[in-house]
Amino acid sequence: MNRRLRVEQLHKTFVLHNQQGAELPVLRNATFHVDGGECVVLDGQSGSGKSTLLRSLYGNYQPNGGHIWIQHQQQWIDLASAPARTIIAMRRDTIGWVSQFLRVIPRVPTLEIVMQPLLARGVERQACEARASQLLSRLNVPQRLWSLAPSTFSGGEQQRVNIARGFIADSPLLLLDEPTASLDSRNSAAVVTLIEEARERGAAIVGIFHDKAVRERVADRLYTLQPVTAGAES
Ligand SMILES: Nc1ncnc2c1ncn2[C@@H]1O[C@H](COP(=O)(O)OP(=O)(O)OP(=O)(O)O)[C@@H](O)[C@H]1O
Repeated sequence: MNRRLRVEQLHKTFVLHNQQGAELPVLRNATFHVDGGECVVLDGQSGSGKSTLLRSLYGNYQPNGGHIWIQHQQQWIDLASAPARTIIAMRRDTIGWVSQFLRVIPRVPTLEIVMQPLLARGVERQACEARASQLLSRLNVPQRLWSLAPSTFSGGEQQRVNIARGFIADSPLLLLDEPTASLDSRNSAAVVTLIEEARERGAAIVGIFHDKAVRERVADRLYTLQPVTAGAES
């Protein structure tokens, strides 16, 4: 067994400071694990907390309780209580992330955006460029766009740049937030192939996929979230 992620009894309540401090409980006792070579898909109705859970696994949200144990450099680290510098190191070396939308940095060319995670790991520039070019080609991003900043790209083009960036570093743990949401069937199929390859090389994958066909193709298991009701709060 090659366990990579253990989520234990995770709690998250949002506090809406601009609305009289109203409290919105979203995660209660979320508990699951993911092994290397496995893709676990987060499931549950709209508003059940799938994105909140995925973002918590990347350290974007601070949970109110519970643990997010991640194998990082042969050690188990609890991301839920890790200091910021450890989270940065985990993101650099262990956790790959594909969000729904590309955070466009003005004036930075596409090729540079895609190869940045690999450069950050100290890989030689030429090798980074080669890998970024290969991924952009596989995702059908035309070469004429590679030297341009993606701020003017279409939604689907931006998403494919985002995916290339997320897959470039062969991260041991991959978090995918609807990576195929704005893609046509051809590009969706290219992403599914990337996911299958990542799984074959032993990556542990957690994802949200609203597209049923994609979900059925990539999911080894589902983790189903139940919406937290007032009566279920503890
Ligand atoms: N930053 C935030 N601040 C306050 N409330 C939030 C925040 N993010 C999410 N929520 C609330 O948490 C609940 C769960 O939202 P979340 O986006 O995690 O659900 P989801 O299962 O991913 O939904 P969908 O399938 O519709 O994308 C929602 O009621 C939402 O309003």
